[in-house]
Amino acid sequence: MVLKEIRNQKPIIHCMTNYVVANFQANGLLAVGASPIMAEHFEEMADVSKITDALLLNIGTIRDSLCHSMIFAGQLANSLNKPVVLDPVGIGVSTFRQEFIHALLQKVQFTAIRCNASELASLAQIDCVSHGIDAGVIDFSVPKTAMDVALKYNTIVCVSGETDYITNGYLLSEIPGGTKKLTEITGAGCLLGALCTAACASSKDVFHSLVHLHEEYKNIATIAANNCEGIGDFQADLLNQLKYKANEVLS
Ligand SMILES: Nc1ncnc2c1ncn2[C@@H]1O[C@H](COP(=O)(O)OP(=O)(O)O)[C@@H](O)[C@H]1O
Ligand SMILES: Cc1ncsc1CCOP(=O)(O)O
Repeated sequence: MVLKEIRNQKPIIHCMTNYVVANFQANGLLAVGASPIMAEHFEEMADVSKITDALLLNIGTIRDSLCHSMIFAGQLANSLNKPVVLDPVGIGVSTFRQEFIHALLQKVQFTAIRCNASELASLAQIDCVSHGIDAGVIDFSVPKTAMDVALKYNTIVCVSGETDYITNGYLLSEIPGGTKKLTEITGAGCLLGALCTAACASSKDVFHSLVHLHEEYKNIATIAANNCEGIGDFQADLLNQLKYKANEVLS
């Protein structure tokens, strides 16, 4: 059970992330027993990498100073054999993001890449219309493309949507279900990326942990959606349900 593993391990998660979702990610990580630390300055990367168990690189509000720190932090984590997760938020919206992500993929080995289907298309250099940073119309095979990208970068690719796909290029899991309410709040995908990072830090069988995490997340979100009318309540109850679930597996 992935949440139990996270609870037991209590990993310290270094999040280099966007300012829209940082608070939500920190609360979501705390809810499952992980310890978040948000740190960005280049000069502190060496110290932070020593005390953390895994690193999340989320480019949602990327800027110059963060680019340099992310590459350095990723390389430090690689040299210390600590998992690194990439969330290429909105990669398709600008040439700058595309070039940065492709440079990052040359310089850092990722344990997992978490993205939506439009971001997957951009990673695979397939033409696809996104809707801002959200997934747009998808007219390519998501599972096949995810498998190709996983093989190309020797990583696990987790693609979220109405159906989630998790693949290491050889194994493929499909996870249907969940609730559309997840698309009505900001940060649902980014929080999932932070939880993926905690799962990578907490398990030896990373592939299956990521599959279970995606199943749990859809289940928890469905419970929260059934409890609430409004999206403000839904966002709060998603955190409640994460904590209930993580505690339930302890008892
Ligand atoms: N149409 C949908 N129905 C049910 N769940 C969805 C739907 N679209 C996305 N999700 C879920 O919402 C969460 C965030 O995914 P998504 O919206 O694709 O991420 P992002 O915020 O990166 O675009 C995932 O758990 C995913 O399974
Ligand atoms: C709105 C926005 N703009 C840049 S990052 C961000 C948050 C995106 O979070 P998510 O993709 O998880 O909804």
